Amino acid sequence: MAASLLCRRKIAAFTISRVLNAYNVKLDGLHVELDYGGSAGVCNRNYSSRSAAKIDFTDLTSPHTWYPKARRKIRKVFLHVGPTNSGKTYHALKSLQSNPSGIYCGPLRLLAWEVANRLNKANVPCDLITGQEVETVDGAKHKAVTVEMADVNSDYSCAVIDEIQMLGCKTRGFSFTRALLGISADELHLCGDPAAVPLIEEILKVTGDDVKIETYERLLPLVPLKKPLGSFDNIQTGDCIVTFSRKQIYKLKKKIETGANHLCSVVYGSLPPETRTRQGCRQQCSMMQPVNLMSLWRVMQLGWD
Ligand SMILES: Nc1ncnc2c1ncn2[C@@H]1O[C@H](COP(=O)(O)OP(=O)(O)OP(=O)(O)O)[C@@H](O)[C@H]1O
Repeated sequence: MAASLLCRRKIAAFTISRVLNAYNVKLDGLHVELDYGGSAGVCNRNYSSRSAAKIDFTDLTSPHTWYPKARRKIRKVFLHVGPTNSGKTYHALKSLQSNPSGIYCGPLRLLAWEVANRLNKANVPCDLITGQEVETVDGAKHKAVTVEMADVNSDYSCAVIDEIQMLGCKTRGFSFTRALLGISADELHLCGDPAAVPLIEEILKVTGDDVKIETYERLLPLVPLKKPLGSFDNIQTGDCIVTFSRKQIYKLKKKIETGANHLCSVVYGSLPPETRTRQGCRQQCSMMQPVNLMSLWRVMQLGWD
């Protein structure tokens, strides 16, 4: 007999546990997903008839055991670490693309959208699944998702978790941990900051996975200017200006287009991915809010009032 239960509250899980234990219920393949009020799928547990007799749903001390599908494999974990724009994701995506099935998990809808787009363009059908949309493609065996939507119930030959250092994020870290422990893939590629290596190694000690660290260096150096830019007159084609509010972005765009006589694209978080890509492609002079700078743009030190 197989059953699937989704418990919305801890108390519900606890009650079910007591009822099952009291009646000594034996269920083969019982699948329980606990949800503590946030996104669905905080953890999964599968129980065989032998273990179902005594289940303590409130024991959260061994999270790696919540994902039996992933634990059945010795995953080959590649930890791609290095500075930004050093090609970590590029190499991980190459593996994703060349594997018969796979999943990409990123922190942003834009990143998931870009990966889905890239794979579909390369004739690798890829679904896009984010909190806002589900776009399925006929015959897709690949998925690009935001990390909260990571699928821990299927088998993949390859998986990529981007910006893995977000494990340490107070609000979203649990989704990265869930993906790290729970994705069942033969190859798991983790891309991120070297500072996260000790924590990831510690977490993966209990899973028995085979971990390999690949270190990257930037192909092009990032060189700060020796003195402040000083004036908008000194802006050159291809420069990127970072500021921290949408209002400021549009104020600067106007200033640059009138004063410095450049065509200026804008990029910020709430622009739809398609628009962001179109704006980015203009590559004349751009202002962006996110910290991710594309290597072809020169980073400037700007003083503004
Ligand atoms: N070997 C390569 N050949 C061609 N393009 C590359 C190569 N390595 C990186 N790139 C390109 O450089 C850009 C930055 O690479 P990538 O996104 O992989 O960097 P990253 O280290 O993952 O950066 P971040 O830490 O910001 O995520 C991308 O547009 C990528 O396609």
